[in-house]
Amino acid sequence: MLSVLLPGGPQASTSHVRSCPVVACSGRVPFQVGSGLLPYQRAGSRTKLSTSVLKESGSRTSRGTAPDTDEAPEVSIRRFPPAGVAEQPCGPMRFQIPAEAADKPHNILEEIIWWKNTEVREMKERLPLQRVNMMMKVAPPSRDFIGALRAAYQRTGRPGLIAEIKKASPSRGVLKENFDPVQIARAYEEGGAACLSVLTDNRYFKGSYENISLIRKADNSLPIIAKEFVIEAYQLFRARAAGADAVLLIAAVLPNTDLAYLLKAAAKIGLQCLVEVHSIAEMERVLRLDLSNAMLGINNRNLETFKVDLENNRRIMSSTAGHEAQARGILVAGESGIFTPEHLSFVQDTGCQAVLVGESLVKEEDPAAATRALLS
Ligand SMILES: O=P(O)(O)OC[C@@H](O)[C@@H](O)c1c[nH]c2ccccc12
Repeated sequence: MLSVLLPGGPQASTSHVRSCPVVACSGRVPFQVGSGLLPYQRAGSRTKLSTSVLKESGSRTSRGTAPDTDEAPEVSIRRFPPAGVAEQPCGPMRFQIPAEAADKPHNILEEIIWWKNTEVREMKERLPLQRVNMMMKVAPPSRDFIGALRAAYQRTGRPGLIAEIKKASPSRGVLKENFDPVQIARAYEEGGAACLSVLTDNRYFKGSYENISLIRKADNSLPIIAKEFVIEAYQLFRARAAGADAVLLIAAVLPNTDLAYLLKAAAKIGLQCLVEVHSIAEMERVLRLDLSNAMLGINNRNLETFKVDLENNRRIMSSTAGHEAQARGILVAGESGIFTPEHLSFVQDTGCQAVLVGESLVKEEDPAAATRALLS
């Protein structure tokens, strides 16, 4: 039996320690581990963080800013499975803990993040930070991602377009069979995009950091955001080493303490950030951060159902938080489900000066023409 400490949070069991049978390990020797502090014990601190942020929420209200919702949730996805990560390295061995029904992820984002724990650990084994650091020293210099979007808006009167490069997505499966990231990037540039979004997640989007390196080697002039599910700073360094100019940080995944740290770490290595929200509550929460090196994104895709609702964009932008973002001059992008110039205009009319578009461009035979048509 392997005793594991449970992380806290609303989904966790009320008991603090639960025993799980070890069913498989890559080492040969059956093994016993007493209860102790395992890597995911850190997740237990989430509950405490949550409380402090809710307090901040109260003080904000007392300063006179009425919240649009009752309370701002800390994070809506659970960073780890309730019974701990499915695999634990332990010296030369690995333990697998069987998932119970209650340990199944609630939505796709949660599933992706649970897998990301394992993936990042393996990435670090393959490419230790020391080597990433050396790669960063010779990486092509970073460019002004946010500036390029603002400039496109000023120049054209249409939202600055972040055109996305992804071979597949969890909701649509494979979008493009003969996928050539460099060719697609060139087509987007020709079609008038201001920036590129390049998926780096391999399992769910069939992406890679190498795709960013390839595009930069091909001398594409558009600034690039690494579309990664960031859970720790290593991924920021990896993105910069590949030549990325910006990274995505998802508010549903990261509490403000982590966001603040990652925003600082990103700024130190010359990366800008796109902080993504799904709700008014998340928008309110991230507005408490120093966003001088960041822009915001509103993802209009519902994570449970995959349905896209552009009305969500309007609701968030017309909330108190949405108005605050605009008054502070923070650039906001509308994301997901934008297929037509009418959709683009709708999102623009809510107050967004940038958009992030993937599927409707990437799956076209002629992505340059599709880009031009969308911006027309
Ligand atoms: O393909 P669409 O519907 O145009 O959506 C693009 C983009 O918004 C979407 O891919 C996205 C938004 N946020 C993300 C976070 C991770 C991965 C992907 C995304």
